[in-house]
Amino acid sequence: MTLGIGLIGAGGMGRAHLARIHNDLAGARIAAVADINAEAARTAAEPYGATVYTSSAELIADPQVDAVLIATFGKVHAPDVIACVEAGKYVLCEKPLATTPEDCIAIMEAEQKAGKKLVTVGFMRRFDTAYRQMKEVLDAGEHGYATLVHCRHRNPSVPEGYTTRNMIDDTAIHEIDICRFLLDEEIVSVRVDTPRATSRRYDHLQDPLVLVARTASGVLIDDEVNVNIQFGYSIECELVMEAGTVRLGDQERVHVRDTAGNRNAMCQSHIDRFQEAFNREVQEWINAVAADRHTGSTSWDGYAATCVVDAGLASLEDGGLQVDVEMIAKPAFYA
Ligand SMILES: NC(=O)C1=CN([C@@H]2O[C@H](COP(=O)(O)OP(=O)(O)OC[C@H]3O[C@@H](n4cnc5c(N)ncnc54)[C@H](O)[C@@H]3O)[C@@H](O)[C@H]2O)C=CC1
Ligand SMILES: O=C1[C@@H](O)[C@H](O)[C@@H](O)[C@H](O)[C@H]1O
Repeated sequence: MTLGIGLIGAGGMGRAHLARIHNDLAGARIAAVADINAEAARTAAEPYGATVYTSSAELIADPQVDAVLIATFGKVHAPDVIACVEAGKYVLCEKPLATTPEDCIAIMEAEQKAGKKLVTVGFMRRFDTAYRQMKEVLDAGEHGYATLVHCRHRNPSVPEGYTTRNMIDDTAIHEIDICRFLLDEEIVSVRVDTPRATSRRYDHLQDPLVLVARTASGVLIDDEVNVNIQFGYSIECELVMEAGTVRLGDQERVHVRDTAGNRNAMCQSHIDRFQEAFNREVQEWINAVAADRHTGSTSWDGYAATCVVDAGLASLEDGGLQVDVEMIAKPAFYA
């Protein structure tokens, strides 16, 4: 069976997903595209002969659409995710699942009412080969338990509309999720430190910042978020255990040696760095939907990440105080 995929949100990420489904993946076709911007929807749908909508409700109701991919702005994800769940359709929603814990709770309630896990959050790093290998090394237990995780999330630059809040809810949310994934436990408190700002930023930005988080068992996570680093898209992660460390390897594709020196080519964007992970994420989702089962991160994972983001934002507002993460008890449905 070839699945009919409907995309809501035909911006950069949505169009990248369409291209991968059409060019690189198997088992699905693009059935429909919706965007509040009619021209964006039309342009994105045209190469695939997909139906064009300006209303997400119409796309979700389309019988040609077996499953839905949401790549709109985070703050408008929740109503469309809930509509998909109520229509009994699997949905892969780009991060963040929603921008408030309340919206995430509404999604979890809808899903529990449907009696089936239908929602996957687009935390694509969980599909990255190197992060998976890091988790395997930790889980094997040979080096003892984890004590620290050092993360660095560096982007070459960000557009003027990107805010300091986005450094946590849009950027650091990836480390928040991947650390929960690696360590298999919740983050219970967060502090955000604000070092000397780089002159390479727009004036309104507090860049870089460092998020310091602690998990339930006491593992300390530090995450340098540095989004105008100029030289490339650089993601680093080192997990420290009692008797060993494991870290992501170099992300460079080629190594050049010439009269200018001995150097690596750097990734320049998330698409560049995580192309393989994105492909695996969407392919595994297509395979799972075809087999009528859930895959990847759950609504609970989306909720937990949003709660940590909220604590981080509160710390930022409070001048860097440590803030406890507030969460509801985990429903048995997500155990
Ligand atoms: N996993 C990752 O590394 C990345 C994930 N993202 C996520 O993907 C999502 C989209 O990001 P971008 O593509 O960069 O944004 P974008 O701004 O390029 O595109 C968003 C699109 O959604 C449309 N839209 C907004 N509200 C809508 C609504 N209610 N109904 C229908 N269409 C609507 C806009 O018109 C626009 O075309 C965000 O959640 C973002 O966080 C983005 C970049 C990387
Ligand atoms: O998700 C992403 C963007 O939305 C975000 O703005 C970037 O900072 C991240 O590196 C990228 O992976």
